[in-house]
Amino acid sequence: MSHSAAAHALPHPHPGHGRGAVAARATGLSKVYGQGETRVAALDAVSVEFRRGEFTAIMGPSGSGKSTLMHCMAGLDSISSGSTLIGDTELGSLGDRQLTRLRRDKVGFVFQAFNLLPTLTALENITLPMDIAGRKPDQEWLGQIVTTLGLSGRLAHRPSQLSGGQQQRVAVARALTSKPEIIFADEPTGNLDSRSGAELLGFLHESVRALEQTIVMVTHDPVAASYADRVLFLADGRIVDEMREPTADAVLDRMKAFDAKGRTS
Ligand SMILES: Nc1ncnc2c1ncn2[C@@H]1O[C@H](COP(=O)(O)OP(=O)(O)OP(=O)(O)O)[C@@H](O)[C@H]1O
Repeated sequence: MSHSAAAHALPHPHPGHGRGAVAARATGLSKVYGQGETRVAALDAVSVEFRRGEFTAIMGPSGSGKSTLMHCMAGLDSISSGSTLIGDTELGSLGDRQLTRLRRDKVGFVFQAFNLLPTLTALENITLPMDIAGRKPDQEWLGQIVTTLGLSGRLAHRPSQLSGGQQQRVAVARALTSKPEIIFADEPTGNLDSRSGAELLGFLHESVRALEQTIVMVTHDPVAASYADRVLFLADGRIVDEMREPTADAVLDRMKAFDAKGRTS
């Protein structure tokens, strides 16, 4: 079956919220750590939208605010001013318990460490968050994810019986299974060799394309960024540039230009 046919055969994960709707948004988002001499403005009035069915890479020098932006958008860190939205929900309006529920139901996470439980099989790891939430995974959707991620023959394996790339794909499947509004990935290929990394990025790209997922990925790697639909460049807590349909060379050139500017200013 072609990829587009696969996408059409499945019900949309968020009926009434098609590709292009806003999955997450920050408006005038600022984040300040510390005070007085230790004060750091990690984010300075950032406004950005992440649209459904779009794969965004966030790049920028060390300390530019990439992780902070992701953590604030995902409701993992408080914000100093501005507002953040996941789907239709303003994060600032939620209490702790509601925020925990929103993260569980609407946000998927993929980190550099796979965070799989060693005693559970791949399938059990994939469905664990939904089991904890007392929800039943949609079997058709689960089947589509497992096929897309090439995990069909590995579901009964424990993490120790899987390669690093396969473990990371299990982590991606786990993030996709609850049909989150948005998936945040922090250097998801950081621990993988280049072939497994390329494979994983291909699968992320495919989940956006065929499964209409929304992915925001922090990376330092121009090749990884080239799998995204757009790249946002952060510097000193601000979005300073955006590139659509990036190639690794174009991303690298843009980063070099920033470095050169940094040295002369
Ligand atoms: N918990 C914290 N307390 C104080 N300062 C912090 C904290 N977390 C981050 N910062 C500061 O905020 C700024 C942005 O950090 P952040 O981790 O978002 O950058 P980054 O772009 O993700 O960096 P890297 O590429 O090195 O991971 C940095 O100056 C950092 O030192």
